[in-house]
Order: sequence, then structure tokens, then C-alpha cells
Amino acid sequence: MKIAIAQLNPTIGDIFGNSNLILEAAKKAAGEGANLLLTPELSLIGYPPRDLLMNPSFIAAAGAQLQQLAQNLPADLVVIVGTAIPNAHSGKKGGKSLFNSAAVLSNGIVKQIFHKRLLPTYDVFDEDRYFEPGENSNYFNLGELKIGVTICEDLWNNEDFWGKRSYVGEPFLDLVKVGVDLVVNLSASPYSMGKRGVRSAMLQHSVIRSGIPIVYANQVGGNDDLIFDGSSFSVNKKGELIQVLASFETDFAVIEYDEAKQDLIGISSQNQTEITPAQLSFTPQVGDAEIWAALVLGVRDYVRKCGFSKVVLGLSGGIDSALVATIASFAIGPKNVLGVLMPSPYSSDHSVNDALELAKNLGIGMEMLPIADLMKTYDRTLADLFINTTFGIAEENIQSRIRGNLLMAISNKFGHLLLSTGNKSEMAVGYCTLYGDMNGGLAVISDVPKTRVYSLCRWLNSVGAVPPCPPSPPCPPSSPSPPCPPSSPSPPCPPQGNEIIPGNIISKAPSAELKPGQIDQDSLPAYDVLDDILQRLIENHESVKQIVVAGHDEAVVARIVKLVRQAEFKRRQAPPGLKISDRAFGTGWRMPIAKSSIY
Ligand SMILES: NC(=O)c1ccc[n+]([C@@H]2O[C@H](COP(=O)([O-])OP(=O)(O)OC[C@H]3O[C@@H](n4cnc5c(N)ncnc54)[C@H](O)[C@@H]3O)[C@@H](O)[C@H]2O)c1
Ligand SMILES: Nc1ncnc2c1ncn2[C@@H]1O[C@H](COP(=O)(O)O)[C@@H](O)[C@H]1O
Ligand SMILES: N[C@@H](CCC(=O)O)C(=O)O
Ligand SMILES: O=P(O)(O)OP(=O)(O)O
Repeated sequence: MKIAIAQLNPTIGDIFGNSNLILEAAKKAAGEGANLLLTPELSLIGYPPRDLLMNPSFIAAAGAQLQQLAQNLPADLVVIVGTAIPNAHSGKKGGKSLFNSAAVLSNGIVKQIFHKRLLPTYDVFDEDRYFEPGENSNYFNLGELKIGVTICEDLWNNEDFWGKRSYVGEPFLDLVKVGVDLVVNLSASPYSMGKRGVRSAMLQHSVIRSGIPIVYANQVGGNDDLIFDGSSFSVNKKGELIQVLASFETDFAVIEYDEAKQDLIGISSQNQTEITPAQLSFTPQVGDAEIWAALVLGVRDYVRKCGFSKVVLGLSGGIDSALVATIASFAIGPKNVLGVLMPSPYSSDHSVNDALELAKNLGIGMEMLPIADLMKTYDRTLADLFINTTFGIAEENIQSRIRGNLLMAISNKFGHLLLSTGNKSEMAVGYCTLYGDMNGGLAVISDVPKTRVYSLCRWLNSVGAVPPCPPSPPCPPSSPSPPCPPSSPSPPCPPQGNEIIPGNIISKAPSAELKPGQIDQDSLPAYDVLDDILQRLIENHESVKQIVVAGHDEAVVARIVKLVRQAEFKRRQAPPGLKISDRAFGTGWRMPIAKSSIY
């Protein structure tokens, strides 16, 4: 029996477009002689649909499209589609109104429906808000085979997967008890650093304990703050990873289940003609390449799925804006990126030159808008009010706000999405200006610590990559999106093989340049110290005492903890940021703002 995996990139709510993606994959699967096609969790409506699930007409439309899709599918192919299904008993028993389900489509009808049993409700997940958990052991027969169906969290457990592995979740154990031959999993598991390795280790463990092979189909693509890496895979009954689909791109693959051997064998994949042993594993090591690919996909899909085709950002000659400009260039093509240089009297010559060199290296559009006159006008306008006060944060921030205003004017006028450039270290301690450099629609690196910003830039230069030229202009997905805007003439292609990020951008001291001679380390500890403290505080949940025991100065730790607590109001007003860590300042970070200063 042949099982196809469609690693799809659905658009949330685009029921018709997503249905077409499934139909196309089904035709391909049928063409390759597959008997079963597996799609990701909620593949018909996209994951996470969040409060769209509260819209009855949305649920009704998904139901109608599911029936329609069943009728259009190739004969002799069974397709498992993820969708939300109304809970007929919700009124009477008081349960939630929906199930997160897997529908088995066969011979023109919806033949069976299975419900997700474990509903993740932590970090970015909120499934208990919408869904009733399923209660049954989910399996169906295909020919002689008994196939167990699980949905994402159903195969998760709370063990330390790299350490002791002794626990297997109940939905899987129930399928073992009923004696299924194979378990399939429909997933929408968002990316975080190293998570590919966690998933494969976890499922390999379940297989080794049970002898039941697993086929795992994950969603790919960016949806707001979440980046889905795909990286679907199959594990044979010995626990070997025998098939790995592409990461950070759509993919399609077929795997064979050999009835005689009672095991999965053999592979074929759209993007991988030959699989090397290295590809058949996900190491726990997190490299810059992995994070880079995630961020590029996150930007590309946010821009495309929101109906934009171009972006704008402030280019200061600093490293954060350099990295964001580079990510954007690779994501949507350099001719769709506009960098705006806005020197003030405090800007150094090198900042302008570095920004110009970067723009040239990338081949992005570039505009220069000096802000000295606007600053003078602000000073004059506020002179009477600010008389007898000293130059300080208020005046410094005006520069940032002038820039933020100009960038939003450009966004409004030309329809470019404004990318904000703050990194995680800055967002953590509030080293950024509200309604200034925090302006923007997408915070590209707000989950990337400053030390990682440096390593990403060094890595980029070491691989000598150049952005695609000419780029394919991103076009919004299927209806009802606006028409693709006409593209302007492209600037010349960047020089091939040179370092993209000018060396001086990497070697110079980071600076806001909001007053003469200012550098970040006037106000903050060295970034390697700051990032270690932040990692311990935010991701490891360590106490001040633990962080001090780890070797940090108590006064420094106390100051950083205070800054982090105080900056909550800023983070709440920040644009959505692409999540790459296990604890990002996004939908999974829910801190009160008006709170005791002790915690
Ligand atoms: N803009 C840049 O490019 C940049 C870059 C790096 C560092 N910085 C630094 O960032 C800092 C920005 O200064 P800032 O933080 O004082 O300016 P800010 O204007 O961003 O934030 C302060 C303002 O926030 C509001 N506020 C304070 N507490 C609040 C709460 N609990 N709820 C809602 N609103 C609240 C108040 O209006 C207050 O004046 C400066 O130290 C600057 O040097 C800026
Ligand atoms: N001189 C500048 N020109 C354009 N954009 C600028 C300039 N200075 C700052 N910016 C923008 O603001 C953010 C934050 O700046 P910091 O240097 O970190 O203070 C920067 O990334 C630019 O987007
Ligand atoms: N623990 C799962 C939950 C995802 C889901 O069930 O959708 C994950 O992080 O991938
Ligand atoms: O935000 P940028 O680009 O100005 O980077 P830095 O803060 O390191 O100067």
C-alpha cells in the first residue's frame, strides 16, 4: 500500500484555496499510485484558525467544502483531511461546539470522522477555547490494514525527549491496544529552534515501544507569528527515520507499506531525489541556517498572505536593520524591498556609508530622507513648553518618532508593509521607542537575541549567499485577495559572491545614534552577558538567585529583571513577531502590565 504525504501551506480561512491544494495533491497522489493521502491538521481551514472558529458561517462553509472536495477527489484514493466539525451534543452536554477532526474521504463521501483527543492549551496553543476532546480510539480499515489516526498533540507527551524516555501518550497506547498496523498523524506543529529533532525523537520512542510505524504529516508556512517548518517524516517499526520531507517549503512524498513485512519501506519525494543519512535525522543542534530559513519563510508568507508585495524599513547602517533587509530580500526579492536612510545630525558618516553599501550589495531600492529640518521644527514647536528642561529621552525619541512617521507615510502612500527591526534583547529590556522604531506591521527579528543577530550575519557572509535576482514577485493567494500590484523596474542584480553584510556593520559598536557618541553598552551590559541573563530569565524561568549562582553580577541581574518587567507595556504594543524560540514575546506570552513590581 502506498501512502502519500502532502506537506501543504494552507492560508487560514481560505477554504476554497486550501481545498484546491488538497485536490491537486490528491491528483498527484493518484498519479503515483497512492492508496491513501495524508494532509496536515486542519488542512482545509489552516492552523491556527483562532476565533474564526466562532463564526458559524465559516464552519458551515468548511462543512460544505468538505463534501464538495470528497466528490471531486480521484476514485480509489482515500484522503484524510483536517477540519473543524460541529459537536452535535454541545448544547445538551455543555461541551464546546466543535471538534478538531480528521475526515476520511473515500468514494465521493465523508466516510468517517475522528476527533483530536489531546487539545494543547499552553504557550501559543489555545485549543481548549474552541474544541471538545475526542474520546474514542480512532482507526479505520483500508484493505487489510488497520490504520490509527492521530492529530498532532495526540502523539505528544511531556517527557524530556533527549533524556529519559519512558512515557507514551494515551491516544497512542489505545491504538496499540486495538492492534493497529500503522499510525498516521496530521500535524500543525510550529517551528522553534531544535523542535524538528524533538518531534522525531519523540515519535521514534513511541514506535520503539510499540513496534507500530508512524507517518507524520506537518503543515508548512508562516501564519502570523507562527512558522510551520513542515519536516514531515516516517518512522519504520524498528524506530528508524526512513523518510524526511523538506523543511520550510512545501513538499510531497509517497511511502510504501509492505504488507508482508508489516512495515513502511521505500520513499519518493518531490524535493529530495536522493536522501543522505544526514538528511535522515534531525539533530538537536540549532544552526543559523535553520533559523535563517524559518525567518525567510515567516516574512515571505506574512507578506504574501496579507496581500502585500513590497516592504519598507529604516536602514540605519546598524546590524539589526541590515539583517532584516537581508531576510526580506531573500523572502520576497530585493526589488520588493525599500530601505530608507534617515540621517540626523547625530548619525555618523559610517552609518550612512554602511547602509548605502548594504543596499548596493542586496540590490534593494534605497531612499535618503535627512531628518535635521524636521528635528528643528519639533524643537521650535516644543521650545516654549520645554523651556528650562535638559535635552534627554524625550528629544532622543523624537528622532525615532520622526523616522517612524516617515516610514508609515511611505507605507500608506505606496502600500509597502513596514518591517520593524527590534531584536529580542531590545524588546526584553524596552530598548526601543514606542511609535518610533517600534512602528511596523511585522517584527521580523523580535524573537532573535542580539548575539544570534551577529551569528546570523556572520553565517550569511560565510556562505556567500546572494538574494534571488530577478525575484518572482509574490502574489497574494487565491480569492478573495486583491489583485497583485504592478511591480516597479528592478534595480540591478547584486554582485555575486561578495559578503552581503559589510564588515563594518558587524564590527562596529551597536548604537541608537540618538545623541552624540551614544552606544548601546552605555545603558546595557555586553550583549553576551545580557542574552545569557535573558535566556535564563525568560526561557529557563530561573530566579535571580539562580542566575547569580550561574556567575552573573547580582546588581546587573536585578537591573535587567526590573527592565524586563517594566517593558511589558511596550511589548504589548509591538507588532507581531516571528517566533523561533520556545518562549517568544507573542501569542504565548501573556503577562499582565499593571502588576506588582515584585514579579
Ligand atoms: N528609538 C530607537 O531607535 C532606540 C534604539 C535603542 C534604544 N533606544 C532607547 O530606548 C529608550 C526609549 O525611551 P523610553 O522607554 O523612555 O520611551 P518610550 O516613549 O518608548 O516609552 C516611555 C513612555 O511610555 C509610556 N508608558 C510608560 N509606562 C507605561 C505603562 N505602564 N503603560 C502604558 N504606557 C506607559 C509613557 O508615555 C512614557 O513616556 C531610550 O532609552 C532610548 O535611548 C531607542
Ligand atoms: N539613521 C537612520 N536611518 C534610517 N533608519 C534608522 C536610522 N536610525 C535608526 N533607524 C531605524 O530605527 C531602528 C532602531 O535603530 P537603533 O539604531 O537600534 O536605535 C533601526 O533598525 C532602523 O530601522
Ligand atoms: N505539542 C504540539 C502541539 C501542536 C498541535 O497539537 O497542534 C506542538 O508543539 O507541535
Ligand atoms: O537597529 P540598527 O540596525 O540600527 O542596529 P544597531 O542597534 O545595532 O545599531
